[in-house]
Formats: sequence, C-alpha cells, structure tokens
Amino acid sequence: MEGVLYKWTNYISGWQPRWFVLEGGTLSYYDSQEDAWKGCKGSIKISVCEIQVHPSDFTRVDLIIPGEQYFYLRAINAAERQKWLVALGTAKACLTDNRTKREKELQENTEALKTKMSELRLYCDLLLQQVNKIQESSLAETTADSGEVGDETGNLVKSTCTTFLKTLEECMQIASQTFSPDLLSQTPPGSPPVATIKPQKDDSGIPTQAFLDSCYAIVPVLDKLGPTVFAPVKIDFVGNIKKIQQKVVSDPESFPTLQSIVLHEVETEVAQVRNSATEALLWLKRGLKFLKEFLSEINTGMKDVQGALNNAYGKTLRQYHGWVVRGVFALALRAAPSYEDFMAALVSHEGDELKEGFTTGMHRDLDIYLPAMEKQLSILDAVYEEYSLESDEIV
Ligand SMILES: CCCCCCCCCCCCC/C=C/[C@@H](O)[C@H](CO[C@@H]1O[C@H](CO)[C@@H](O)[C@H](O)[C@H]1O)NC(=O)CCCCCCCCCCCCCCCCC
Repeated sequence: MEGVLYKWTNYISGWQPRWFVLEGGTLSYYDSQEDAWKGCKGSIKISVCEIQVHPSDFTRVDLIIPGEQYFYLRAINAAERQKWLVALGTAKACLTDNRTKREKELQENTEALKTKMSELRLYCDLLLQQVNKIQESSLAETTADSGEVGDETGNLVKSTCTTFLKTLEECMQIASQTFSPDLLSQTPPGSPPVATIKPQKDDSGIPTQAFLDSCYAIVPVLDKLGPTVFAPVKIDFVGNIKKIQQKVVSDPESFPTLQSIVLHEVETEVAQVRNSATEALLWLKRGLKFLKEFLSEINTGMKDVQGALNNAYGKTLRQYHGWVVRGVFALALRAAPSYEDFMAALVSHEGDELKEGFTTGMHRDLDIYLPAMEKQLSILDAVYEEYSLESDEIV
C-alpha cells in the first residue's frame, strides 16, 4: 500500500505531508511521491512496532517501538486511516516465518492466536470509536432535530465489522485446530457468537505501554539538561519505568492497563513489597506530579526555572524526602538551566526554540497536555486511595 500521510515533525513544522510506502513488512516514507527517487527519509519495521489508534482523533495512528522510534501519523480522513490500519494489521500478522522447522503445533497456533487477538483488539478499538461517533451524531440529530448520522461513519462501521468478523472467524479456526473439541464444547450454551462490545467507560484504564512511552519521552530532555548532575533523577525515573515494563513483559496479555497491574499485585499481596510495580508506579506518579507542577508554573509565563522547580518540589516530592535526598535536590537545583537553555532542551533541532511560533506552540500544547496529565494522575490517585497504597515512608 502507498499514499500520503501527515507525519508529526516538531513544534515548529508540525504535521507535514509525506509519501508512505508499505512493502515487505516495512513502512518507509519520502518527501513526496515525485521525490521518491531521492531515497527514503526513514522507515519502521511493522513486525516489531505497536500500532495504536488515537482515542479521539479518527484520522490518527501511532506506530511505536518503545524507547526507539515513534511515527505519529494522520491520514487525510477516517476512511483512509481505516485502509492503512487494515494494511498495517495484515502486514504485522504476516510475520516472516524465518523460524526453524515448525515447532510444536500448539506453540505455532497459540502465537497465531495471540496475533489475531491483538488484531481483534485494534478493530475493537476502532469499532468503539465509530459506535461512539454514531451515538454522538444521533444525539446531535435528536437535539438538533435535523441532519442525519453520517453515511461515511456507517460505512466505516460496516467495513470494520466485516474485518472484525473475518479476523474472529480466523481466530475460531485456529482455536478449533488447537484445542480439543470437548474443551470447546465447554463454552456455555447460548454464548453470543460475537464478543459483546461493552461501551468504553472513561475510566476503563490507563494503557500501560502508552503511559510508559510517555514517561520515557522525558528522558532525552533530562540528558540534554545535564547527563551528570541529573543522573540520579534519570536513574530513579528510568528504573521505575523498567520495573513496570518487566512486569508487563512477564505476561503482556494480563497487564493492558496500569490498574490491572496494581490490582494483580494487590490480589497476590505483593503491592507493597519493595521494588514492586505498584511501588514503582507510586514514585513515577509522584515524579509526574512534580513535573506537572513545574510545567504549570512555566505555562503561566514564569521564566525563573529554578524558582519553578523549587515551588514544584515543595508542593510534591519534598514531603517524602529525608535530608540526604533533599540535598540531592538542592544540588540539582543549583544546576538548573536558564529559561533559554530549558527551551533549547525541548526541541529536536538546534535553534528551533528561537523561531517564531515556538513559544505560542509550546503554551498551546501545555494547555492541552497539563489538564490531560492532571486527569490521568487523579485516576491513579483514586486507585491508590481505593486500595490504601499511598505510603508516608521517608526516603
Ligand atoms: C530541570 C530538571 C530538574 C530535575 C529536578 C528533579 C528533582 C527530583 C528530586 C530529587 C530526586 C533525587 C533522585 C531520587 C530519589 C529517590 O530516592 C526517590 C525515592 O526513590 C524510590 O525509592 C523506592 C524505595 O526504595 C523505590 O522502590 C523506588 O523505585 C524509587 O523510585 N525518588 C523520588 O523522589 C522520585 C524522583 C522523581 C523525579 C522525577 C523528575 C521528573 C523529571 C523532571 C524533568 C524536568 C524537565 C523535563 C521537561 C519535560 C517536558 C516534556
């Protein structure tokens, strides 16, 4: 498949049209179709990246290799995105079978089933979005007493349903080859032939991998600000990300959300064991609150970075630190960057922070991200509150 997709570049250039070609399990992009002869500007292997649909932007799809590559893409419309998602999902399923002679039948089918299940989840997310859109449209129709539910959305749902059902059928075929008939007959009589799609609740859970990727995105800024002086902060922050990542790697299917991780550790009574994922998430949450307070001060127009850091520290982390760690903070504070150096640390290309529109763009983005960050942190606070997982331990 090939065509135009908009690719996120940076705060200055924003979304830029690029020519994309999906071939042999690799998605490559070029400045334009006409300039393709000059060679591709970048590429990403579909077999190792995660395909994430955006919860509210129906044209958006993100391809992420955690800690390595991020392609934030937008199609020209929802229908185009749909085509790309099916092409990408299919490419991902057709893994090059470079394995040695086929391993045990059960292992092969189980892997295939997992791949199909992840495709199903992708289509399920899509369906939920399209159903929500239809609900919103029909609500608008009711209130406005005019207009009609968009045919386009209806067609999208039909197309996604077809793909969803086809993939589900493939799942059932693989499952029937893998599991004994008597096991399948244990399915309760009258079970619905298609998975029931439950309405997506707002608090249905914070996606684990998306959360960890977002946390990890801070690290390059810390490296730019001062790899030595901020090393303790980076080691601590990355260490907690890795603790949670290790928990997920142990059983990816069981831990799709942060809440599922905490609940599992509460149920197995390890939530408050030293170095548990729950404890790691507690400290990440505290660090993110510090970051949110700091960025909120910057967003008010405060150019005194040291003052903003100190205020944020006093409101968040200080209460959990003994005099040693407070001393570490004091050292970090003395190495705090100037406002100009801090802005320079935020951009991908040197000097972009000096270009017209950067500051406006940064405040515009902070106006979006800070409330979203606030909401996610309050959801996590509620979980820790519900299971009495907050700790007043001083480190
Ligand atoms: C301009 C950058 C200034 C950064 C200043 C950061 C201030 C941090 C305060 C000093 C922290 C010192 C280092 C670590 C201390 C740890 O002892 C403490 C407790 O650790 C936890 O102990 C548990 C029990 O042993 C253990 O289980 C757990 O795993 C462990 O974590 N940790 C903390 O207090 C957490 C500190 C988190 C600090 C996160 C800072 C967030 C990044 C700030 C960057 C600012 C600029 C980036 C802007 C990005 C814009 C997109």
